Amino acid sequence: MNEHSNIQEEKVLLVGLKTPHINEEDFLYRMEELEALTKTAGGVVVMEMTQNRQKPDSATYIGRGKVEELEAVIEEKEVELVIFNDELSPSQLRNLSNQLDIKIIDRTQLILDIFARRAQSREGKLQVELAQLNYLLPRLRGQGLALSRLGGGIGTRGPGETQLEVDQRHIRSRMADIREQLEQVVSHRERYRSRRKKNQAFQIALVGYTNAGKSTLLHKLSEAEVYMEDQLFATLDPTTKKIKLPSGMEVLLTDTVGFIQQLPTALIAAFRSTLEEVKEANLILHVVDASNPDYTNHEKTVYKLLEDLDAENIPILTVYNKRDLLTDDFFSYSTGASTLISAHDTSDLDKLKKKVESIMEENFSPYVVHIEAEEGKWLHRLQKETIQTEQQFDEENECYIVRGYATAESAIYHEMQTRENRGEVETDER
Ligand SMILES: Nc1nc2c(ncn2[C@@H]2O[C@H](COP(=O)(O)OP(=O)(O)OP(=O)(O)O)[C@@H](O)[C@H]2O)c(=O)[nH]1
Ligand SMILES: [Mg+2]
Repeated sequence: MNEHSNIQEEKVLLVGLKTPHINEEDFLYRMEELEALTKTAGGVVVMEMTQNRQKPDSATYIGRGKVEELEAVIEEKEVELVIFNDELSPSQLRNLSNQLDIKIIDRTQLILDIFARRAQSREGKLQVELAQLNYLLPRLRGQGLALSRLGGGIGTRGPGETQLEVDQRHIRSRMADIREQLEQVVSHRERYRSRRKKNQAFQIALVGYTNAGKSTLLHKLSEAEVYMEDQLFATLDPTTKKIKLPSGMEVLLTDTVGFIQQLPTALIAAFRSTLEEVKEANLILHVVDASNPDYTNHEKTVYKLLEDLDAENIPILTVYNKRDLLTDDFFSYSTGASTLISAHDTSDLDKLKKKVESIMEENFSPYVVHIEAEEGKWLHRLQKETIQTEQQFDEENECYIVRGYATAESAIYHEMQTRENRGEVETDER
């Protein structure tokens, strides 16, 4: 699926405002990120303009003089779209649009637009539309941003296309409608989730900054079809696949939407529900693009969001990815378990699976089970539902002796305990 082929290659000018409360390094980083986001949306950045100011101008965000300078540059460079590296107030957006007579969007709208293109599930689509309408509602008034201007190109996709003449009342009723549908989708997902929980499958969640390589890893580890591209936000909806670890144990691996700094608040709320999956995980794989110069910032952003989700107590393995792109030696500052891999390297993927299993083992309890030769089904289940480390056939007693590790939370562990009472199993809490 390629939704980008039909995007116009608009010439974009990026505008950033540097105020004293943000340091130089962070500011440059945000501008770089805005550039990456713009490319993701299909735009071509022809120029960047920045202004130093005590605080944003309440009417035009940048100073009046700068607006005039902008006007000249737009003409000279034949700019088709201006993107501001911040969220503009409705009146700032209106004033700037009137004065510059060109399409203007802000960082929030750019991200919303990318999300709209990427959303694939019904829930993802509904959530993005809700966030878009929420953004649009206070910006409808006046000539500045008539819905009819949302014709094509960046910042214009989604609900605007089909609702050219909608008024606020129409939008509000659509929002109520979406909320109702979302409730249904969410309750459906919760039923599905509780069913999965009942099955007691071990769940691993891939989390990380956008473009870190989560979907690639899910794909490579499960050899299944997942949508991915070298662009930001390739995934908006969690996708779960079953994967087999070296011991033969089967676990569920879930992909999640990539994190980003300064995610618009409206979107944090909207996407929280998809990230809620992370809370259900028994293990988190935090994927980091080790080749990105800003990877430590990315790590921090992810940790902060995990904290917000109350997920910081789940065991984490930090997976430094894209080893193949590193030119220097790599040093990680991570204090917990970590591994350096390339998702494109098969032996690295094996290494990762082993590492995952070793971390699981640390949190599991060892067991020894004696199984009658005719109990093939039970044997098979131990293979798939635990980390089996040894299997011998005891000729004398005509039974199998199986050793391994199982999590105390699993159904199979409970069953073992029942059998332990009958003298067939020895489990041993560490
Ligand atoms: N060179 C190299 N590229 C990689 C590696 N892993 C992933 N990539 C590339 O990085 C890009 C982003 O990968 P994705 O798997 O889509 O990243 P993601 O973390 O799912 O991104 P979001 O869904 O936006 O959060 C793709 O072009 C991948 O081919 C790697 O180990 N080495
Ligand atoms: Mg992805």
